[in-house]
This record gives sequence, structure tokens and C-alpha cells, in this order.
Amino acid sequence: MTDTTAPLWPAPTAVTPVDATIELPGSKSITNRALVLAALADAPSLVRHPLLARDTRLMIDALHALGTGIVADGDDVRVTPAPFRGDTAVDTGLAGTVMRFVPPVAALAAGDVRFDGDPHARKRPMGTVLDALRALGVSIDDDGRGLLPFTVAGAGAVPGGDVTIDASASSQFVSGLLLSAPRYDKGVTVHHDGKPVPSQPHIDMTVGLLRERGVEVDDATANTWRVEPGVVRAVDTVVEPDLSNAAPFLAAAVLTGGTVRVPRWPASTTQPGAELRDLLAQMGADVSLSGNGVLTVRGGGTVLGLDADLHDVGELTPVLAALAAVATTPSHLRGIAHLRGHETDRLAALAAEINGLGGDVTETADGLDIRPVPLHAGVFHSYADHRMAQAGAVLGLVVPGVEVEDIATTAKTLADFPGMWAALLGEPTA
Ligand SMILES: O=C(O)C1=C[C@@H](OP(=O)(O)O)[C@@H](O)[C@H](O)C1
Ligand SMILES: C=C(OP(=O)(O)O)C(=O)O
Repeated sequence: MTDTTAPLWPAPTAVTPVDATIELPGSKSITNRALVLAALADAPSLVRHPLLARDTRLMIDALHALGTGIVADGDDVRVTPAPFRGDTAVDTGLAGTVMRFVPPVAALAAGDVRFDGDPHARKRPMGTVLDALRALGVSIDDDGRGLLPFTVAGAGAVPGGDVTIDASASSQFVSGLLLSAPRYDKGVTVHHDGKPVPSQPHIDMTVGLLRERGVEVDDATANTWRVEPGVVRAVDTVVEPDLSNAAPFLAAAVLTGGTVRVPRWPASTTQPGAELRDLLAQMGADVSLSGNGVLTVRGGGTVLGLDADLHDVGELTPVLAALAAVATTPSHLRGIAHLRGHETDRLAALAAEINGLGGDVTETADGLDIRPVPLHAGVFHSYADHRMAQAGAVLGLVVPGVEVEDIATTAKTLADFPGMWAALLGEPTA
């Protein structure tokens, strides 16, 4: 449900082409994996240049509630592992990474760990995680609907073993099980049986970070992941910038015919945001990555529609859909049925909000068809979804009079999106 009491944010219209360098904070997905793995590790370690925003603070609080020592150390976070304790509660907020990655950790705790989250979080699919943990020997108390809230009855150890799941609704089901698997007595083998798993780069990220810590992972067979039991070595992690959060800023360059530079863009990465280079080029942008890691996107004046399967990079959809709505040719965004289980039903939300501004968007079984038509002023609702709010801001650049409801929801993954947006547009910040 939309919070109709949330204040409206007048989205600034770009009066000149943007020209800015955007320093992005760390990746949400890498930060939260690094924090979990640091808590599971054999010694203290540092997570350097982490994202500090709502989702990662929730992860820090969750691991702290489970007994892990976590303190700020300048801009870094120092994690000191300790035996996991129970008789505690975890607030997942609306963070998929907290609600899917922490229950497998809590299973190692000595005692009950109660999980609950935001109203929108109580709608996000969780049953696969709960069923999988039960199959691996964990006792969980819930009301049988496969949703938050629930209680993991930690027994101090987990047998582990083989489990078959349907992970077609979220790759996070797989990642969550794999992250804690080395600490289970028999390790874990996850088999996926169902429609294709989305967000493969995020699973590769999980496997890569486990291997960096000396954990043996076999992912050679499609849809099967085997994690051997063993020590998770403590490793200091330098978190890459959050490339998915580059999307609205790079989109501003595309839309206004301007230039946006993002420093520290990794030459190789498992982040799905890396695909922005190719996707924005398909939409008519000039994209280049310099030898010293600065990504530069220049808008070419004409924004082309996009015909793309976004199955692997679903979290880029809201901003790409906003661009598509003001492009010059139609777009077909495919392979993203799983977005219905994200922060909100993103397919329904994008269609409703773009159409609310006069757009012409239809939902398909697994995506969106977007025909660009002139848009008008209006309220763009956020549905507690940070990337919906970002999409509204992008549209506002070229559609005067767009008001984004609850811009504060962007704090899920960026501490100060409105300030960064003002700086992008050369406006004085508050
Ligand atoms: O593991 C992760 O860090 C994520 C996996 C993806 O989830 P889905 O596979 O549910 O799309 C992605 O959309 C989400 O933003 C972050
Ligand atoms: C789907 C997303 O988040 P979450 O980690 O909460 O699943 C997202 O950030 O786009």
C-alpha cells in the first residue's frame, strides 16, 4: 500500500545538460555479503568503503543482535566474530538481503531469533528459505504462509546437507543458503528446480566472495551449488561502488544530452550494474571506460527505446523504464516477472505511475511494453521502493511538475539521494 501521508518532493527539472562527477558509496550487495561473511569468519576483519544506508545498517544491527562485534572504524566497519546468541530479534526492514541472508546465520545461534520487517516486507516471498532451512535440519516457527514474521529456533549448529528449492522468485534464496553453508556440519548442496533463477551475477558474487575466503564451492553443474564445510577465512574487503545506484545519474546524462562521470568503476565485477554500459549504449548514449576506471556517459540527444531481457539485471528496471517512457521509440523489457516480489510489484507500480503521468505502458506476463508519449505533471508514488523514487526523479528531469512521493525511501541504499541529485543539477544542497 502506498503511504499517502508521505510528503511530496518536487523533482527538479534540468534546465541545462548535466555535467557532473558522481562519487558513489559502496555496493549494497557486496557490503551485506561482506558483513555476513565477516561475522561467520575465523578472526576479525575490516569491511572498507561499505555502503552506509538503511539496508546495510539493518544488516549491521542484525549481526550485532546475534552477538557479533561490529563497530565503525573511521569510514570502515570492523567486524569481530563471536558465537551467535539467540533470544533476540532481527528487524529486516525492507531489505531482501537481510531477510534472506540472516535466517541461515540465525540457525547457528543458541536460542530463538525472531524476524519481522516493514509492512511491505511482510509480502515478500520467504517460504523457500524457511522450507530449505527446515530440510537442512533447522526448526522454524511461522504461521505457514511463508512470509515474515517467523522465529528461527537456533540450536547452536546445523546438520546441513542436500536441498532442492525453486529459486525462480529470487536469487537471494540461493545466496542466503550458500553464505552460511560452510559453517553447517555437512556443508550444503543447493539444487534449483524450476523456471530459470534470476540475477545470476548476484549468485556469482556470492560464490566469488566465498572463494576469496577460502571456502570450497563447486558451481560447475548448472542449477547446483555445493559448498564444503570449513573455515571462512577473515579477509579485509574493499567494497566496490554501487553500480546499480549509478543508474539514475547516468540516465540523467542520457536524458539531458549531458555528461556524467563515475570514478572507481571496476574493470571487472559481478555487479549487475556493469550492464549499464551496454544498455545505455543501446539507448543511444556514448559510453566509455578510461584506463584509470572513470566511466563516462554522454547523452547523444536522441534517446532510443530498449528491447532487452533484464532477467539477470532486474534491479536496473525502474530507471530504465523511466528512460524508456521518454525515449523516441518503443521498448520491450522482458524476463522480469520476479520483480513482482521485489520491494513492491515493480511491474504494476511502474505501469501505474508512468501511466499516471499520461504514459502508455502495459504489463506483460514477464515485463513491460512501453510506448513513449508526451507526459504531464503529476504525483509519482514510490510504494516504499527506493528505485521507484529514483525513476520518478529521472522522469522529473524532463517532465515539469513531477512530484515524487516519499523521496526519503531512497535512503534504503543511498544515504542522501536528494542531496546527490541537487549536486548533479548544480543546485545548492540543503
Ligand atoms: O543478492 C543480492 O544482493 C540481490 C539480488 C537480486 O535479487 P533478486 O534475485 O530477488 O532479483 C537483486 O534484485 C537485489 O537488489 C540484490
Ligand atoms: C530488489 C532490491 O532490493 P532487495 O535487496 O531488498 O531485494 C533492489 O535493491 O532493487
